Amino acid sequence: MENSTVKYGKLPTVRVTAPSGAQAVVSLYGGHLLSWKTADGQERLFFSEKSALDGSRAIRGGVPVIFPQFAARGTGMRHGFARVSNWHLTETGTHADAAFARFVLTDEWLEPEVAAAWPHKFKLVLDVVVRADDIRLSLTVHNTGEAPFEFSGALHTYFLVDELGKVRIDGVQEGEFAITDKYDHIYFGVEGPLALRSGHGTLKLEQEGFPDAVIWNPGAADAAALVDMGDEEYDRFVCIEPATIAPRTLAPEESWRGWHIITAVPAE
Ligand SMILES: O=P(O)(O)OC[C@H]1O[C@H](O)[C@H](O)[C@@H](O)[C@@H]1O
Repeated sequence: MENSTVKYGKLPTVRVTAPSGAQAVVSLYGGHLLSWKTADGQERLFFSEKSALDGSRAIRGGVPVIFPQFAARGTGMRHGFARVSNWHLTETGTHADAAFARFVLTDEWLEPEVAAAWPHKFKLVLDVVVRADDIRLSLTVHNTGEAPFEFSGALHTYFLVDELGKVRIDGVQEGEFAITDKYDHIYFGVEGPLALRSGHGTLKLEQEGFPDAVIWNPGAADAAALVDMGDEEYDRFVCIEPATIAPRTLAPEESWRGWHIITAVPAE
């Protein structure tokens, strides 16, 4: 099936469709995966009904790319500038059973004030590969300058669930657990794979390159305070985010790459 360019609100996006019908929609603003449907037509990602869709602020839902700073752990923009910058599509196509697309962000395309605040030469590459029951996201960071820089990064994945109280997460240090209210925890050095069980079935979450995983849900009170999230929406997602939290130094011409591979596990 053809890959195509579509609009999501005012955001230009790219839709890739695998021969099985599985689909991903990626916004150029943020290099941000907005929707992922497996071949059975099931949407797997949460997207807030109150999310901005005009590029005026970060998108709430899907998979924000976090770079070069995680949350407020640094002096720069919260969660970095990648999620609020305009990326370019450089490749798209289908190959055998997969559809793929490549998105790139370099320092040359940053808003001047953003580039001034983080004056390093870099190239970020986000690869998205969709097959019937899985999606592979990879984030590559290249240092294209002549001086080293430090960064943190994450793929801040918002998984759609039917009811937070029924969610079970497995694979981090504490074994299987449930989330009943606000939850915000960084697991350093996860071994993986993780599993997310909800009324929408089980997803296997594998990560490579990213040493850490962040698990987040704002709970009812914090969700109500977020302008871009409906009061009840906290009940419909959990974020499980492969991350590299401790600042990582990249020398000139060096690259780092992290993967997130998400697979829908068939019901037994
Ligand atoms: O509201 P945002 O800037 O998108 O951040 C959303 C969340 O991201 C991460 O999961 C952090 O661990 C949380 O502390 C944070 O609240």
